[in-house]
Amino acid sequence: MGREFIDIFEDWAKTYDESVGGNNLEYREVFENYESILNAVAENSNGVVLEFGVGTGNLSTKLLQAGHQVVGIEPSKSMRDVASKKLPNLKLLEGDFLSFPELPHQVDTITSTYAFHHLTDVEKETAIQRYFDILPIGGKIVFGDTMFKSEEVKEAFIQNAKDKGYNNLAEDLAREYYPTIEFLRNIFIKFNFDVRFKQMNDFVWLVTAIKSVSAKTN
Ligand SMILES: C[S@@+](CC[C@H](N)C(=O)[O-])C[C@H]1O[C@@H](n2cnc3c(N)ncnc32)[C@H](O)[C@@H]1O
Repeated sequence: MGREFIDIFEDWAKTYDESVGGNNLEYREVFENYESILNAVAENSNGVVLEFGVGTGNLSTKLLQAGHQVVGIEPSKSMRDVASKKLPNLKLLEGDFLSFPELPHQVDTITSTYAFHHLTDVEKETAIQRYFDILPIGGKIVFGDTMFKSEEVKEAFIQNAKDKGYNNLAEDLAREYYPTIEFLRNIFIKFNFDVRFKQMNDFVWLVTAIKSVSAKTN
């Protein structure tokens, strides 16, 4: 679920790596420190990793280089094709944040970069509840994604993009479901995760959430 933006990625797959490299002016600040963001997610991951929204496989590459066993989930066929070509040994499955095949192993960490905002707020909460059920106590969720300090700050970023003539970025920020930090914090607290946020650039924050030892058993 949350697949309403897949067509964008079917088209973007072939040039996506050029965009993250900074050649797309509108998205340059969104992808600033891209490598550091992926590295931070990989460094904060433990054990067997489940990665959502693999895209062209750039985070998967870092996770595999760090020695993790990785199961990747990606709904876009074009993106899966690019990632599989880059990483022929990656276990890569068709699916999304909420609907994915049964996992072959216990998962220790659930990761994602630049993708969780494709879920509506209701879907985000459903996903975190599901991940609570999947993870062992001490298991982690490590996300890097765009989010904002408040709705007012988000509106200011949209206006700023419009003022610069960055219409694609402005439309993207208004169309997709970029959350506030407070909203995400409350979901993680509701499901007994200890959660930390670290700013990585003007748009992207690193979210590290650890399933608490005092977790609910549901
Ligand atoms: C901006 S790309 C990020 C790719 C990669 N994670 C990265 O950091 O470069 C977003 C990815 O999320 C995928 N995606 C979109 N909706 C999704 C959903 N509901 N569940 C999982 N992945 C989704 C897209 O197909 C795309 O590959």
